[in-house]
Amino acid sequence: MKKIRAAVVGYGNIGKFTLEALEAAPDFEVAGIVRRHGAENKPAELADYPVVKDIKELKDVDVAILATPTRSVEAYAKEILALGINTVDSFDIHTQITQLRRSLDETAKAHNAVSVISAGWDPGSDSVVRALLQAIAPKGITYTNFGPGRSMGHSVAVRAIDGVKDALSMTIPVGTGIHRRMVYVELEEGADFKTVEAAIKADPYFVNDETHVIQVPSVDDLNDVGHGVNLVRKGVSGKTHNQLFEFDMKINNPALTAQVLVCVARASMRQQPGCYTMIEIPVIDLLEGDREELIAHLV
Ligand SMILES: NC(=O)C1=CN([C@@H]2O[C@H](COP(=O)(O)OP(=O)(O)OC[C@H]3O[C@@H](n4cnc5c(N)ncnc54)[C@H](OP(=O)(O)O)[C@@H]3O)[C@@H](O)[C@H]2O)C=CC1
Ligand SMILES: N[C@@H](CCCC(=O)C(=O)O)C(=O)O
Repeated sequence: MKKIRAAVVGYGNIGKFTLEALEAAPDFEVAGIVRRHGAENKPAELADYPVVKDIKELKDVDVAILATPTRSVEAYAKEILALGINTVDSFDIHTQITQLRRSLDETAKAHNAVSVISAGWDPGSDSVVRALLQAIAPKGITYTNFGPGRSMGHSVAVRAIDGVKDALSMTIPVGTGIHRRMVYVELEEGADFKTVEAAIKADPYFVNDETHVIQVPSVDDLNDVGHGVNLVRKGVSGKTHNQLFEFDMKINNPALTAQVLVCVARASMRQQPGCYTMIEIPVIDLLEGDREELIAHLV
């Protein structure tokens, strides 16, 4: 069977684990890696792959896995969808997802392509769990409690602030879906801590949470990409109260995000043109293998 040819766009934390997940997937082949500086300083593990500045330099790409900062996703997706290539991403600014979906839906349909957005673990696989629990207990409350662990999205947002050399944003659960942000920053020489602290606290990623910013000499000395979630729903099935569900996981954040991106890249090949979030995609489309065998095994 013809393999799905995937390109990885952006080779940071998620990009590196995406390449590994593609190499481990039997139905994919790596078309190449797209980097801002192309093949300059090519890491040893990319020796066998084309590394280019522009996706147009790669051959026969079916799907582009966007492993770029969330705030760059829309621009990359629009450019790549316009070439008729599917895109998937893990865009994680929850309040802007419907807006991104509308925008990419138009581009995807205009170019006969598919885009799957917000497909990491949250938003992403947790969204599917939340949807399922709401279906089986339509009345009730779901609490999504993260961590403690490193939020990649929050850390990326801080790294983009002027004067920040490196950053680690730890998410600390304080209960009932409320989180405290502990942000460790390593500053460029001459940067003013108070200015950086104010910019972090004003960023939409942080503005609604209790946020503490701490200057450290080396972020690398603190870094741990472990994370996790405890997702609880208590609600009502039919007219019966007190149904209690719990989903719990402790994970390597970039490895899980990358694996979700790869399964969603597979699913993108099976959808009609347009833009989708994960809750809109049949779960079976995420899986590799014969449909009847999957049904026999999983149902
Ligand atoms: N939904 C979810 O569950 C999750 C979502 N995420 C999302 O993944 C995103 C990426 O995280 P992570 O891999 O840690 O980020 P990194 O900063 O490590 O990697 C991003 C890469 O994108 C490329 N890039 C392209 N444009 C830019 C730009 N303007 N500024 C900086 N880099 C750029 C760079 O690669 P190169 O130099 O090769 O061009 C860079 O290394 C996060 O923003 C986060 O929102 C992460 C985890 C979970
Ligand atoms: N989008 C997150 C993954 C979910 C956890 C989270 O949102 C958080 O720690 O705030 C990330 O970028 O790591």
